[in-house]
Amino acid sequence: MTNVGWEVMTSIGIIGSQGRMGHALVGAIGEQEDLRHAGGVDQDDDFAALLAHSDVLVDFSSPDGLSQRLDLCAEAGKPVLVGTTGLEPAHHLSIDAAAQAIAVLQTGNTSLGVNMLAALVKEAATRLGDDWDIEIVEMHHRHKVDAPSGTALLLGEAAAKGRNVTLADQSERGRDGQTGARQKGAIGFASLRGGSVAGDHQVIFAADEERIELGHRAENRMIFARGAIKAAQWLRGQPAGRYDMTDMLGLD
Ligand SMILES: NC(=O)C1=CN([C@@H]2O[C@H](COP(=O)(O)OP(=O)(O)OC[C@H]3O[C@@H](n4cnc5c(N)ncnc54)[C@H](OP(=O)(O)O)[C@@H]3O)[C@@H](O)[C@H]2O)C=CC1
Ligand SMILES: O=C(O)C1=N[C@H](C(=O)O)C[C@H](O)C1
Repeated sequence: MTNVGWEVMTSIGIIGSQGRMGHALVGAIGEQEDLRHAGGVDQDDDFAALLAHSDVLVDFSSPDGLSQRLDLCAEAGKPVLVGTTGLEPAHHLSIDAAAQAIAVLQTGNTSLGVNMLAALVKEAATRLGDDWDIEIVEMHHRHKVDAPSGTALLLGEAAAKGRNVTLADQSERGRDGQTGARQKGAIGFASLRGGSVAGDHQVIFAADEERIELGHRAENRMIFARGAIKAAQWLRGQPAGRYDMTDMLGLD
């Protein structure tokens, strides 16, 4: 730890450093005097060396190898923010296990705007009840490899929490062909891909003869990068445990 004037310097290591988010993160780190870019890794790079030079890690890469990276962070006692999406239940179990030893923040979206939207969605779902059908529509750039987006799932979880139900029991995904009628209480997902869209999300509450639409549009990746850096700085001071952006932002 180094002191910069009155500020404490934090060294941030980037997993997925040559990717779209990796580049945005380097830009966001450069905006703050109390941050240092400890370096980065991509596939097949030396993660142990990066761990040694970092106070906190941020992972925007791929679910492949995430469980091993979490084990290594836990062994080294280094907190980690997991922004990577497309996670399976086994990845969430690995996050829970690592969170016994270190602080881990996992989120499908690090922007303030999306997390505020999630709070609004939860509130609306609580008040409206299941006569209002919930559909979540997302659009992303042509390179995105996972669907629904991590953000769409985060918003679905917020809606499910508002209704006091489990998302896995209620979600309707990938409709195609003779799907049958919509189930009452379902939370539906639709994914669009194309162009360079940084991330658009819309949550539609549809009742008979009226609709409420709540949404967020990301204009570029710096909103994710700045949110991630702020959360990483916060995470460094937290005890072992599993966190999300609402803990950092005090939104819940
Ligand atoms: N939570 C949030 O707010 C946000 C989350 N994301 C998520 O972040 C992830 C990355 O997005 P994006 O930057 O657009 O993707 P890119 O494909 O542009 O970049 C991914 C990077 O990760 C590297 N990588 C892949 N596998 C591994 C691995 N096993 N270990 C280390 N590095 C690896 C790749 O390197 P190589 O070329 O060597 O494979 C590449 O440089 C996605 O899951 C995306 O959904 C994105 C934006 C915001
Ligand atoms: O892959 C992306 O680009 C993004 N991924 C995250 C997601 O899956 O929701 C966050 C953001 O929407 C951009």
